[in-house]
Amino acid sequence: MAEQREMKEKNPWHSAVVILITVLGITAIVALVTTAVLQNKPLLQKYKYGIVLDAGSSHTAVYIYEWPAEKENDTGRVHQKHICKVLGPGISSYSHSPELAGESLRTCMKQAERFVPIRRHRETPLYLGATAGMRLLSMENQNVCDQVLGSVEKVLRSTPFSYQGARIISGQEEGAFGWITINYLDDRLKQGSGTTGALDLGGASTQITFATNQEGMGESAENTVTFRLYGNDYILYTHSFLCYGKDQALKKTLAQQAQVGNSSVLDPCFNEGYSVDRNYSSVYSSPCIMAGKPLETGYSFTHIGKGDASQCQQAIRRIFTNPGCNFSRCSFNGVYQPPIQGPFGAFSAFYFVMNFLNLTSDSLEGTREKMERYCSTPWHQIKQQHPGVKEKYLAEYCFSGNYILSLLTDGYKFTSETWSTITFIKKISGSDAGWTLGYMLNLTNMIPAEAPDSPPLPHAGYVTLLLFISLVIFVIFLFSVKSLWPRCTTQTQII
Ligand SMILES: O=c1[nH]cnc2c1ncn2[C@@H]1O[C@H](COP(=O)(O)OP(=O)(O)O)[C@@H](O)[C@H]1O
Ligand SMILES: [Ca+2]
Repeated sequence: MAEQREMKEKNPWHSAVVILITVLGITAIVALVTTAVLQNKPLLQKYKYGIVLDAGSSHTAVYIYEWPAEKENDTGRVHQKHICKVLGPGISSYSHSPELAGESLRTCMKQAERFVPIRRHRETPLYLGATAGMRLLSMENQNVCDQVLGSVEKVLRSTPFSYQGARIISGQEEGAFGWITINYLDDRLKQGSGTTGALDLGGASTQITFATNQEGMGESAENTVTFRLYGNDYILYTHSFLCYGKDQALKKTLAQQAQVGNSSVLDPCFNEGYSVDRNYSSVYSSPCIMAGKPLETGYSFTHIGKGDASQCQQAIRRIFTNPGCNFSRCSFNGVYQPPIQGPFGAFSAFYFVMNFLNLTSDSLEGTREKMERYCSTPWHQIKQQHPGVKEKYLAEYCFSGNYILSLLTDGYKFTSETWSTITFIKKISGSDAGWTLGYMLNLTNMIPAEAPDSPPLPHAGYVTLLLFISLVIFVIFLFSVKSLWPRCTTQTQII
């Protein structure tokens, strides 16, 4: 031993060579890992954009979406960069001056020009989809409806973006694309596991959509939509109830309580102390209200609140008709609906109303109790408690909350047990829940039918593995040098 140590001390090469090998080894490992990291690092992130206008019955919103240019086909990659709410009512309200419908969009479109980088303007697709308000206008007056669409088209064509069309989307599309949006944002589509059903409440229509494995889906072709996404097949049940959005449902409920000629209507769906003069024509001015429509509606009446939630629900129940069910099972109005399969995400007005009423996490019984309490609160007190809230919304929350309760339980047949499968949501990962994102993903072919190939390891995993293997090789190398060295030096000594 002592002899060997002496030999090492005598040999000036020994420590210098080991140090050199160690330095070279570490340098080689650092160089290898750095090269691996740099080589695999995504190039400077480039983004692409898409714009969708949601022309709803009550208002229009402009959504700007953004995604990394190289990752178009990955789930969860597209996100909402900006939303601009158009001032004024929905485009269907411009039937008396259609040219103003297009003009109303200009401010938001100018804003969009600032949010999308100039060099991307020309390649950014721009879509407008109109929903139930325009469906109703087309039923009332096709000519005016075309003029409104022509007016928005003219303004959208004048923007620097790549205009792809303005059209009325069908109720099935509205439901199915809402479903795609929430499942895409949840990153559920690629996993192929369970999905979330979509409940959308608008002003003029409401949609229910969920994946079902029911054999009986063949019962109603108009309620069936199939998709193949990322290699998984989905059979969706979807239905859009025109005239059952919360604004039209309110008109229906009021019309059903009003008797033309009467000077007042005592309404259990409005808080006590609420009193507003209305014209009968404002109640009947909708193709949704057919029955009982009088020839002469030029009378006015005083709309008086009575604040009684259970009476309000009775009144609401009467707007759901039960003409008999020609299928194995129905929701309401004779519409086919297979057994509901949760979980569900409820958005748009479902969220606005339930969030305001602080009812996003209560049981069905708790919700009923809170509704009783809210409706029986006097109107002046409600106004005092919520000074910043738009008075129209505030006055309608008693009706809206009860309508949601009734629609979900009497209509869609949610029970105390299944109520808890509903989550009231506004956004998922920063993007609004709604049909617009699904619509754009579909039209830009951003959700492939088959799952794209991906490298077996993620980038971080690849670099870690590389580092680990290099270290192992280096340590083995050091050990072998260490164990060989004495023999070499001894041989040198012998020679
Ligand atoms: O803050 C809010 N509180 C209550 N309701 C709201 C709020 N913001 C929007 N809403 C309501 O949400 C609904 C949105 O409907 P939309 O305009 O999308 O109609 P559509 O989908 O039937 O065409 C309208 O009834 C509107 O009044
Ligand atoms: Ca809507």
